[in-house]
Amino acid sequence: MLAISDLVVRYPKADENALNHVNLTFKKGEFVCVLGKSGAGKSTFIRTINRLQPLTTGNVTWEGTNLTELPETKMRSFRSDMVMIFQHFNLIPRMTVFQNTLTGSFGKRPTYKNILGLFSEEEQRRALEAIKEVGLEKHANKRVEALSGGQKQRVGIARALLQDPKILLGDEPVASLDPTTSRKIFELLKRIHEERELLSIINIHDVHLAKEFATRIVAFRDGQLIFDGKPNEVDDHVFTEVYQ
Ligand SMILES: Nc1ncnc2c1ncn2[C@@H]1O[C@H](COP(=O)(O)OP(=O)(O)OP(=O)(O)O)[C@@H](O)[C@H]1O
Repeated sequence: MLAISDLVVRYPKADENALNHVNLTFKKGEFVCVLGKSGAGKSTFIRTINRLQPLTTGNVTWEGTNLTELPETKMRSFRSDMVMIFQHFNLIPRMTVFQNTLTGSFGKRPTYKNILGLFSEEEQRRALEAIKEVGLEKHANKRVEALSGGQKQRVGIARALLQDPKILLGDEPVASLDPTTSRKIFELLKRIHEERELLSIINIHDVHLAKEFATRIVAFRDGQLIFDGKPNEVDDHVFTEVYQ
């Protein structure tokens, strides 16, 4: 279980809180889409969960361990339970699909092996398996810079799979993609989510996609949690509340 309690984030020099006393609890198996207009706090929320963004006050507890109290050294093993996929993919453009995917195992290996690029046969086998799982087997040896946006996001997902996560975080992973490709990426995410019994929490601007794929929707406005419910409860009234 992931529990977020009384979470406040205020950026340095900001006059207002980016997130204001947010309380939420998520369970394994939930596919959560996070809605809100630009600046509502979605990205801050996702990034605070894995401590890419420090919180100001409040607690994030994962399977009984309060992550806010953990020193950075101990955070490493907990952080490997969580993976993040990004709007701009965060890949290394001149490296191949295979090489980018292998970097997903970095968090679990000694630094010298990462620097020297030493990967065991088992790690290489797992990378190829992940590449297959996202449907990129024909492109494994292509440089990432030669791929389409949708293919790049598939590499981002393959890299995430290598980490063997329990929580999948998405910071607008389809915001740079066309509607058809966005849908395909969501189908892939949902399939992986179900097969691996993950907790997935994904920011998205497309309300239709969110309603179609999510099992639960939460929405922010001006840093406040203003909706937490089932996709079919997102009616015109809620839509107006979120986006007005
Ligand atoms: N690094 C930062 N420094 C200062 N203020 C920030 C920073 N990042 C975000 N903010 C502010 O915090 C608030 C929430 O921003 P956030 O990026 O979380 O919103 P969002 O809902 O993800 O928006 P978008 O959909 O445009 O990505 C906004 O008022 C924003 O201006």
